[in-house]
Amino acid sequence: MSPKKQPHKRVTVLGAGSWGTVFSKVLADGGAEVTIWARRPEVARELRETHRNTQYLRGVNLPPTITATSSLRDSLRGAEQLYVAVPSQALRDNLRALKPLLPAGVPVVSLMKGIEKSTNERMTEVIADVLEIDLDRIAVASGPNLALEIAKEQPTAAVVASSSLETAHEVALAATNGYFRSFVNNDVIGTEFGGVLKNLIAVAIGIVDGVGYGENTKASIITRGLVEMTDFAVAYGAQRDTLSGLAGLGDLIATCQSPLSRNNTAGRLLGQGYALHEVVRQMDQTAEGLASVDPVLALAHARDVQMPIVEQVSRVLAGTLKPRDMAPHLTTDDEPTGERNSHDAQARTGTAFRWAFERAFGVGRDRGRGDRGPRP
Ligand SMILES: NC(=O)C1=CN([C@@H]2O[C@H](COP(=O)(O)OP(=O)(O)OC[C@H]3O[C@@H](n4cnc5c(N)ncnc54)[C@H](O)[C@@H]3O)[C@@H](O)[C@H]2O)C=CC1
Ligand SMILES: O=C(CO)COP(=O)(O)O
Repeated sequence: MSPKKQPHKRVTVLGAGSWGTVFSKVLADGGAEVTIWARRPEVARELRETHRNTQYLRGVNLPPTITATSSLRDSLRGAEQLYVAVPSQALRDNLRALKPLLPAGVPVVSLMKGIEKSTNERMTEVIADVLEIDLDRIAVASGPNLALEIAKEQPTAAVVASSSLETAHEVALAATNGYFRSFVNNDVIGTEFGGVLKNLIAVAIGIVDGVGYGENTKASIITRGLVEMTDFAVAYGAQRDTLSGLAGLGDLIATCQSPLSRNNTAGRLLGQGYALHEVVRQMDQTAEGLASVDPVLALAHARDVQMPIVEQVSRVLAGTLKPRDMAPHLTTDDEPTGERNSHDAQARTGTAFRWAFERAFGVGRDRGRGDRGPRP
């Protein structure tokens, strides 16, 4: 049964990069009237007048129900939901500017997959800090969501998490259409960390790809990477199942496999021998993983979580580990150790993958674990 649509919503999306723009299309194709706030007036003008965003989405025509402005005040007038897709390090300043303009009671949804470097906070924590709104009105949407595939309306799924399932349902209904299906859960920590951590594993994959290593190396890193992601997220209060759902394993697979991923691309350049500053210069888009490495490792050390792959990424970024030396170091111990899957998620990986697939296409989705469909 397809979920019942909400009455027509007026929503605002902050950020006119690739994800803000494509998510606006998802919402508009789900029936919402969308206003995008773009930092640059020329981007707002192009979106408004031609329904295109040529810098990020060449050749994509956007629905006419999307408009855009570079005035924060105008963008927020009458908003019933707010979605935020600016680079993570820019979130706090943008929230400070919009705080006095935000209509009361509006749910605020993070679409971002980074950690604030200065505080080590997740994006929903920054939102709660700055906006001082009820946690039940804050949500995060995450999953295997490569913007350029979704722009072409290739089917995919996501999960919307909020401490309030009411809020998660409200958002998931708006963010569902014929090619994009949103599920819900109440594990904000797991959903949010899934998106952050898979970026770091995707950088690792890019590095070994750039070196020229093959599928065994990459499969080892993906599999051990999922263990690191799960150990870390659980140490910070996540539910294990979330990491084997769309926001964990699902996004890990998409990002590690795709040349569209900016994190994967950044890693590949490092693996090919470019230094970090050269990679940053070459990338004209946000690769959140590069900024998340230090905060994630600081958080991992604080809770004694072992993250050998992320440690190696950090050393490659710092120039103290040669990319070609990366793959063999898949544990922190020199001695052979048991394959510690810690959370039996790996034993369930095949099952989890099948469930993610079934859920994405609406089959067998009420198994009562992990991501759930929005209430019909
Ligand atoms: N592109 C994708 O496939 C997906 C991206 N995300 C997440 O969405 C977030 C945004 O990423 P993208 O849109 O892909 O990045 P992007 O690099 O395509 O666009 C970033 C946008 O933010 C603007 N911007 C830069 N500095 C700013 C500032 N100080 N204040 C306000 N705006 C500023 C840029 O002008 C640009 O419009 C990231 O956290 C990313 O991890 C999540 C899922 C998918
Ligand atoms: O989060 C993403 C896909 O789900 C996008 O990944 P990149 O930021 O690496 O492009």
